[in-house]
Amino acid sequence: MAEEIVNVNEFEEIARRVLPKAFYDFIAGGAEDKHTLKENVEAFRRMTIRPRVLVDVSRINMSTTILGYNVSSPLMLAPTGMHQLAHPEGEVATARAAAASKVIMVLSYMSTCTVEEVASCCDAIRFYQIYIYKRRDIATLLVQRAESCGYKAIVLTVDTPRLGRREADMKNKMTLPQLRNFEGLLSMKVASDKEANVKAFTDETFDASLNWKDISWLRSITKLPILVKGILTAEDAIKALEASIDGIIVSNHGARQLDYSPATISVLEEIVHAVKGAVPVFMDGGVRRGTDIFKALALGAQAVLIGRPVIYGLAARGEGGVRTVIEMLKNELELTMALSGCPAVKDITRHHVTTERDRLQSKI
Ligand SMILES: Cc1cc2nc3c(=O)[nH]c(=O)nc-3n(C[C@H](O)[C@H](O)[C@H](O)COP(=O)(O)O)c2cc1C
Ligand SMILES: CCCCC(=O)C(=O)O
Repeated sequence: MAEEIVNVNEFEEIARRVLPKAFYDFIAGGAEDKHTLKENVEAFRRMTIRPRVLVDVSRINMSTTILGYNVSSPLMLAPTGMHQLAHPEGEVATARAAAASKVIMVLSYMSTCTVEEVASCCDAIRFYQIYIYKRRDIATLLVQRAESCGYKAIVLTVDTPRLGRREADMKNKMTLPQLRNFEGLLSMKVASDKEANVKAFTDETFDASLNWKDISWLRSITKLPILVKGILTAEDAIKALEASIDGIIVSNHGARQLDYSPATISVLEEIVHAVKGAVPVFMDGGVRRGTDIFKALALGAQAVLIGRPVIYGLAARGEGGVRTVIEMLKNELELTMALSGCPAVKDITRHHVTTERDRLQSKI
């Protein structure tokens, strides 16, 4: 009989047992000292919830809209590369789980299944994440392919001019498979290395000259809304608004890029204040509980994105595992809303949480 799993964290241990070490380490890993990796989770724990009582919570409604699309709850699946490292069905299984749970999936530019396969396997609402390679023609082509098979938004990841230093991958000599989206366009093998070493490939291929001016180039190749993923400061949030982007994802890339960047939940509010409601703000990094989703919403996020737990669920139990991860987080959020006196997402306010900063300020 399958082991009873009661929260999403428990999928990690199963994933660790079933995956080759190099794959598990790649997924679980963070940059350098992994300070930010721990902080992404710990910073949520330093926040508390201020529950309100004697509110009618006999019905809880978690549904919301994201860029105008109706979804069952304020959570999305973060773009994470190479789902076939976790399970042979890869992103197709993940998309089917997203469709079953009526949440949005963001497909990674580094996906193992093609944009067309993921589009045709089910009716999930899908966004498409992109990196910009020096070969810009590849982004142009992939964005057109995604647009023509019904992806609803482009998520431009802006925190990866080069790859962060992930020491486990160096030790394991982690290599990339040939990604089928790029077949005939680009080889994953790099000139400097006989193998498709993750860091060597990224540093050779990604365009480190990408800058704010390039957003207008991206605009010129797509009609889809553009979200920028990887904003951690109010200054950059304002720049993103000046570049007329359609949404911001506060993210430190799951702590895989710049170590000692702040925990995302700790900078969310600064960015929400800078954006002043002009565009939706989303966040990811360290979301492992329904209470975490509640806290992010209370600080002004419209929804959160879930990274590693989805891949662990996929590794452990395929499509059903991803569905379980989503449903567990939804159930926990629903309970949190009931116990905090918030029958609907719009009822979750800044008054429902206490942050570390609130506590420090109250001592002054
Ligand atoms: C294995 C793995 C692969 C990832 N690949 C991508 C990617 O291709 N593009 C991207 O924008 N972010 C990528 N990310 C970052 C996630 O989108 C997200 O920001 C992060 O995982 C959120 O943190 P969490 O894992 O703590 O939920 C990846 C993260 C992981 C763990
Ligand atoms: C080569 C990049 C892989 C995907 C990615 O963005 C990540 O691992 O964080």
